[in-house]
Amino acid sequence: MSTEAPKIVSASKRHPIVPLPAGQAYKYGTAGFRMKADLLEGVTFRVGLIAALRSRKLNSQAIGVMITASHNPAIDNGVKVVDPMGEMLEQDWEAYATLLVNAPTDDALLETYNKLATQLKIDLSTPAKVIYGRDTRPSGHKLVGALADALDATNTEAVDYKILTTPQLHYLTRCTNTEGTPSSYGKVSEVGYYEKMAEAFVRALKGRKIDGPLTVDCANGVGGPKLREFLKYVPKDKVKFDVKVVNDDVLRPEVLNLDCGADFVKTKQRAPPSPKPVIGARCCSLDGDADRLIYYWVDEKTGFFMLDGDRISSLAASFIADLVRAAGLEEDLRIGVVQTAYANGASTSYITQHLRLPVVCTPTGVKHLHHAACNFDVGVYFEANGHGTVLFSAEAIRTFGAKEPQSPAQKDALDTLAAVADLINQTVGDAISDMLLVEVILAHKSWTMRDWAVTYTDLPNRLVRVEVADKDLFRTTDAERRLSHPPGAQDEIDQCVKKYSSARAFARASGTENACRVYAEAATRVEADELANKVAQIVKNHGSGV
Ligand SMILES: CC(=O)N[C@H]1[C@@H](OP(=O)(O)O)O[C@H](CO)[C@@H](O)[C@@H]1O
Ligand SMILES: [Mg+2]
Repeated sequence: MSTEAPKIVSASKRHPIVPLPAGQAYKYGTAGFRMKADLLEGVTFRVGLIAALRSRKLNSQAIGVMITASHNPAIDNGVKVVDPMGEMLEQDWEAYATLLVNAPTDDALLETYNKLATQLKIDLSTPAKVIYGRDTRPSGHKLVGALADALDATNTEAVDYKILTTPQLHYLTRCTNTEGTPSSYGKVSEVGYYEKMAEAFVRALKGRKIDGPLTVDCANGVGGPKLREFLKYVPKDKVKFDVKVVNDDVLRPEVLNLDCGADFVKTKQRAPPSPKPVIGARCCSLDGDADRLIYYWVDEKTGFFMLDGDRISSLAASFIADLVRAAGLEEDLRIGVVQTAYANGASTSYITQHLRLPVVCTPTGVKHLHHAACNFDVGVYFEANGHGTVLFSAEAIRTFGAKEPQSPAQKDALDTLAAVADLINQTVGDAISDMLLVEVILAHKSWTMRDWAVTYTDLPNRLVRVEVADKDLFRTTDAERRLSHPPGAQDEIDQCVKKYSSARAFARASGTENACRVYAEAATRVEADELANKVAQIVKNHGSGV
């Protein structure tokens, strides 16, 4: 048994776990543990124990813990663990975290903790390090207290970075673990993040002009103050970047993600009502922890037009593929795009047929996309909701610096590729970094929003949420595009889809909500709506809908 045993038990008594109703359990889901904040104190304490174990297991590398509930309402919160290179927690460990968090008593907790240590061959005397941050939710303060107690009880070195965006915490985790090595990711500080990004932004622009102001809706979350801080690092003499930061009130928690932010814009398919949108102005929205990004504008004639994750993905892929060609590297580097089944079919056709790049489809959840993107030298991945990034292999980055340019144009392309690789957060989707990338690309191409929008036309689509008695009846195959269970359901969907032109539809159980989701797209709005409703009805019938 560990020497910290009495400390763990007494600290755990100060942060008790709230028992859930019979038959329910806490679960490390797609984005860690996420729920009403008043259920989370004990959960967060226990996540601290898991983070300490994980650090010890990985030879004392620093592990990150982020306290956020992203685009959820202000009363929610969440806690998730970040692996050493800034990736999401390894999947096996999600199960260990779930096990530990659900221990019914303090003594059972200690027993599970020790069992895990034995089972995973963890030497509890190995030093451990955990770094953490939180978004602007008021409940974060108390949760950080519980986390700090767990780290103290397990003799874990802890660094409190206070309020951060989620991608900043991922950045800092990677920087901490690569500091002083040849693969150092950057200075280990929030300032280091701003400096790295601002420097890469100027370098990637290479004197190109950004056309007109950009309005950034920050969902009244942590992105607001952090974006304002970042802008101080952009040298005014080198770049004219006219950013209007709006919805950045972090002093009134009740307005967090309320009628604004990337999730609102994507799901409601309209601009935030406040501030009143300026006709023609280039706008974008971040979500509550600044890892999602959606662009849009309101056109004088045609009204609201949204450029979502699929659009950012195809824009980035086309730009990078052009640069790779201009640099004479098309034979050396494999570029690919990773999407989920929710990507609009028109974007997939555009990428495969027009850009002639391979597209891979994975299950929902960024960790799956990230993993698949690692198989390319340049892997572009985005969920349609605006969460994503571009991953460059170590070899690709080395090549950008090492290749001898044969012409000024080649040198220009190689320099831009190197700058873009520095600008894009390699650890996780980062709304601020992605926004700077989009601005760089539009400036390079001298494109307006309309130029970007006309690259392809989205198929009309509909997403429907269906409540069923037991969502676990619905099991999928083929990257969630087909149902294997319940028996017969997929056949009925297939029969339905056949009746429409350019149509596609699928159903799956949500990983974050107690419901199923149905997605349908077809040649016309009417057809897409009709198909979505019919498939929703099939799901209801099979799930004994409530
Ligand atoms: C259709 C949709 O947008 N699904 C979202 C949502 O997952 P569901 O499993 O569909 O509930 O939340 C995930 C976590 O934020 C995000 O990765 C995903 O894209
Ligand atoms: Mg988020």
